[in-house]
Order: sequence, then C-alpha cells, then structure tokens
Amino acid sequence: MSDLLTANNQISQMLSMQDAMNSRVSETWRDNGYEWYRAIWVECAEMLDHHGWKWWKHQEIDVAQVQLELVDIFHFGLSLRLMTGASVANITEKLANELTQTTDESDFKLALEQLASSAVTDKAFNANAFADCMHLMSMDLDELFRQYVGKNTLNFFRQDHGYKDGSYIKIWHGEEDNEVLARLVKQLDASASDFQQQLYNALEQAYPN
Ligand SMILES: O=c1ccn([C@H]2C[C@H](O)[C@@H](COP(=O)(O)O)O2)c(=O)[nH]1
Repeated sequence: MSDLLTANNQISQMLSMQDAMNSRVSETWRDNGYEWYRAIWVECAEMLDHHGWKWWKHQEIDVAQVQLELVDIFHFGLSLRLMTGASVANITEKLANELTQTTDESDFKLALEQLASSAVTDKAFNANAFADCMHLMSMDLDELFRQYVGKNTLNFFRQDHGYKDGSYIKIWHGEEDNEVLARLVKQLDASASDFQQQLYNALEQAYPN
C-alpha cells in the first residue's frame, strides 16, 4: 500500500473508533454542544508542562507523556472534524493530506502554540500544527495509530468501569492506568486483527478489583 493509502485507512479507522467512543460517553454526543476546542487547548497546556518551558527551573522533557497528550488531543481533534458535517471520506482525505505535511517549524513550543491558538481563536483542529508537533516528537502516523488504538481502548475500559460515576480506580497496584497501558501495548502485537480485544482483556486482568 502507498503511504497515503495506509494513512487513509488508519485515519478512517480512527474516525470510526472516535465516533464509537463518543457514543459510549453519550449517544447524543453530536447534539450536546461539547466544547472539543477547549479540551484541545487544555491538553496543549498539559502537554507543554510535560515538555518543559520554565526558564527559571531545571526541567527535563518527558517524551512518552508528551506523546500521550498528543494522542488525547487527537481524540478531540477527530471529534471536532466529525462535527464539521463533511462526509467521513472527505474528512479522512483532508486529514491524511494535512497530517503528512509538515512545515519547517523546529521549535516544539511554537508548533504547540499554533495548535492551541487555532483551538482558541477558530475553535478548530489545526492538523498541520499537529503534524509539526508529532514530527518534532519523533512520532509518525503508524506510531500515532498504535497509541491511539491503545488509548481509545483504555477510554472504553474506563467508561465500562465507572469513570463517569467516580468509582473508577486510576492507580493500579501503584501504577497509573496510562503507564499500565503503555506497558501492555508494547507487549502485544498492534497489527493483530484482534489487538483491541487482546488489549481490553489484558487491561481487565491488570485492573485491581
Ligand atoms: O467524549 C469523549 C470524552 C473523552 N474522550 C477521551 C479523549 C482522551 O483520550 C481522554 C481524556 O480523558 P481524561 O484523562 O482527561 O479524563 O478521553 C473521548 O474520546 N471522547
């Protein structure tokens, strides 16, 4: 498959998983007026903290956490695009083009501010700025896809285990659920057709009951 065909395929799968996840949170998610753009800029601020920006303090970049925030932002970005009213085929094609093009921006913090700025000013998901952020964090589309499928599965797992009513356990035997997820994703074969199911079962095994 060509790169663009693979990209199209992965993006359309992620759009469909995003629709399913949002429907899991609320069947009427499209009519609820959720502020997806706000979720994006708040996650951008969290991402900047994991990257480090304080000139008065020693800080080290936490690439794994930055990448995880990118994956969260992508969930919200896909949701925003799904709300545009365009067909899934058009959304997919546009995103595939935007995500495979980077600018010559070399400063991650500035790329991130472009992403946040579009969210605040235009209430939009700036996929070009997102592509720059990915590129500067050594993340390609395959890696985004792998981590997205992982996080989407954890998001479902959270909803199935009381995330909304507050009974969900976030620390599993001393480890945060996101850390357990990262470990399990590495152990499993992400290209297997039943990867999601395997991952869900592994999460179930690891969850402290
Ligand atoms: O309707 C929703 C609500 C949340 N999320 C996902 C996106 C992020 O991956 C994750 C963030 O959850 P917190 O860790 O911020 O609770 O939830 C969705 O995909 N759809």
